[in-house]
Amino acid sequence: MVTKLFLTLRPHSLPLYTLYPKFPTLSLPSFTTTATADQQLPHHLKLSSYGPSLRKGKIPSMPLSQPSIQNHPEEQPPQANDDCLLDEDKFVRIFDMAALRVPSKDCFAFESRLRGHLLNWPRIRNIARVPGDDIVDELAQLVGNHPNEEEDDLVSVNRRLYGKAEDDGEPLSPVLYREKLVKTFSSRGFVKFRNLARLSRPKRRKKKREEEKGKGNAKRTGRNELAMVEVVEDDEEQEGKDMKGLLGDEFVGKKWRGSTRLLLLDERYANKCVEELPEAIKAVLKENTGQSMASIFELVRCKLTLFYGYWQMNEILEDLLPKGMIIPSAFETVGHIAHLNLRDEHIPYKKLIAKVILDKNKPKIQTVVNKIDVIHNDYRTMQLEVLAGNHSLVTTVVESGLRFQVDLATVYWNSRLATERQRLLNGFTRNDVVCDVFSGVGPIAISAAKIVKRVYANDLNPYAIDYLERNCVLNKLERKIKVFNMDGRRFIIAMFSSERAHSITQVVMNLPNDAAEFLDAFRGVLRERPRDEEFSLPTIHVYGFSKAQDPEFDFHERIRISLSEVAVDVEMRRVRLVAPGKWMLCASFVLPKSVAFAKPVLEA
Ligand SMILES: C[S@@+](CC[C@H](N)C(=O)[O-])C[C@H]1O[C@@H](n2cnc3c(N)ncnc32)[C@H](O)[C@@H]1O
Repeated sequence: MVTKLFLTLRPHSLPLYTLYPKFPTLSLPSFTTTATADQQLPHHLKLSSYGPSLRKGKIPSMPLSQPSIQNHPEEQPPQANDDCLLDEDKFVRIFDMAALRVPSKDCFAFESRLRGHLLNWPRIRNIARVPGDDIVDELAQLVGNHPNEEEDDLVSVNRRLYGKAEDDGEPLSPVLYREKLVKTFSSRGFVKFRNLARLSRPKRRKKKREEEKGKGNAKRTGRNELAMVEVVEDDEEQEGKDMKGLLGDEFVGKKWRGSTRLLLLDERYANKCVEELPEAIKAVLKENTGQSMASIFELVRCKLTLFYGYWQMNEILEDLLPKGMIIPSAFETVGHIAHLNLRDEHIPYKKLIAKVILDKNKPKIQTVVNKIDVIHNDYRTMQLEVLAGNHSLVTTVVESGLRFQVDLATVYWNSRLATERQRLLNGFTRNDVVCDVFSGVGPIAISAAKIVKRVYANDLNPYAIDYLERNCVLNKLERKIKVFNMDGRRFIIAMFSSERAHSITQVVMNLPNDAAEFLDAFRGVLRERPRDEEFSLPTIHVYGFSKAQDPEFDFHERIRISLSEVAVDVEMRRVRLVAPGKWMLCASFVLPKSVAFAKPVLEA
């Protein structure tokens, strides 16, 4: 039922009349609401919770052909990983709302003035559209927008043309009734039959827009639909119902109102009547009526339906997973791939979790994978299981304005090292020549090539080398980078025993587990050269992990053992904590002369 509020020009009184003091209980057209999601909640929670929640609102019961979802998911243990996947209908919630129907031209002004009393729910506009709330401006001007005047006009036209108006005599026979419709159309034209007006105006773009608006929803687009607002009408308002077959669903059958919008009121006013609204709202409406004779406001009862698309990822997962289970909300992204590291307890729900992550992060995320084993191969590639989305593990990552193609099935990539890479690159200048001993697909080598004179990049993994070469071309840096595919130790020896040795100023060794163990390759790399030759020794940046109490000391010791010398002036940095108590470190130091000219341990 609609409670109407006609405001007139009397400045300090509020001539409201309410047809009904409270909204009646109503049945809903598409769903019938049978259960309230918070029925099971303790009293204090019901009162304190504000805003949309899957634990509030009404859960619609589905048509008989579909399984009932009346119970709260908590009561039904979620299905583990069978292929039935997620039932999105379980996340539909219906909320009773009250709204003010206001003239569309004034809706923004009212929205800002009544903001504190409006719904203000995230991702829901306070101004809602419903079917038939718009008419074209020319028509509004033609007839004015006072409903009573309109009715009077129609009666007088009828009396003049036919000697009587609708209510003057017997009810019309179906034939006469139809004839009357035709005549009414002739006299009132598109004003009365807005559906026909739309059909008859073939301005294509406008028509398309109208159709979209005509859906009357906050946002509603197929499976991604978020929310829908519907006005709940009472039986007495259905007098035009029988005409809907002829004139379309949007025909309300009552007075023409002009273009209107709904202002969704704070959820606390959902079942309130006009008298119970706060004085502040009444004051704003009264004030406005003072300016415009034609202003008409209605307090209408509506229902707001929130769909699966509305809820955030953590809200869905919280509802879906057993009570008390940690919600897996964090994941790493590599291009279009979301990369999870699920705990054992999540494994039975891995496909459901992946589906929610995919749905809630589209279109950026197209594939969800889970790491199924710790990295223990030489190439540092991960064992991944595709849980949702497309099965392509080839993706493109953009880092610091550069593009890197990677195939997560065959090469290593870690987006979390982006900041560290940037820090390292900040220390390079255009006079540098860089050796990247474990370059992977080139995030350091290619980024360095933008800054420095020359880069020598190496990796043992032939797939990584393939992508490294592609990425050099992709970023138009192939002329500055020379690519090698060999073991890191041999690469170091080969580079420093060649003529290039003179020019190399920086060496990057990013193989965290055991890069330090490759430092022995530097022993004696310059032994063939005269000791008094002018030679600037390169700075080595070597990465490692340590779980020790004093990680810096521990890492320093490993470097000393590998070099068989104590490196002096070592700049040691903690890069990040990779696991509780386990640090990733970076040690930077100039290659000691005594090491470079020492007796070699390996021959190239
Ligand atoms: C941790 S990844 C680092 C890659 C790159 N620096 C990055 O940040 O993405 C280590 C790389 O070293 C390569 N690698 C492993 N053992 C190697 C070896 N003995 N010699 C050369 N490269 C090796 C792996 O194939 C892998 O690409």
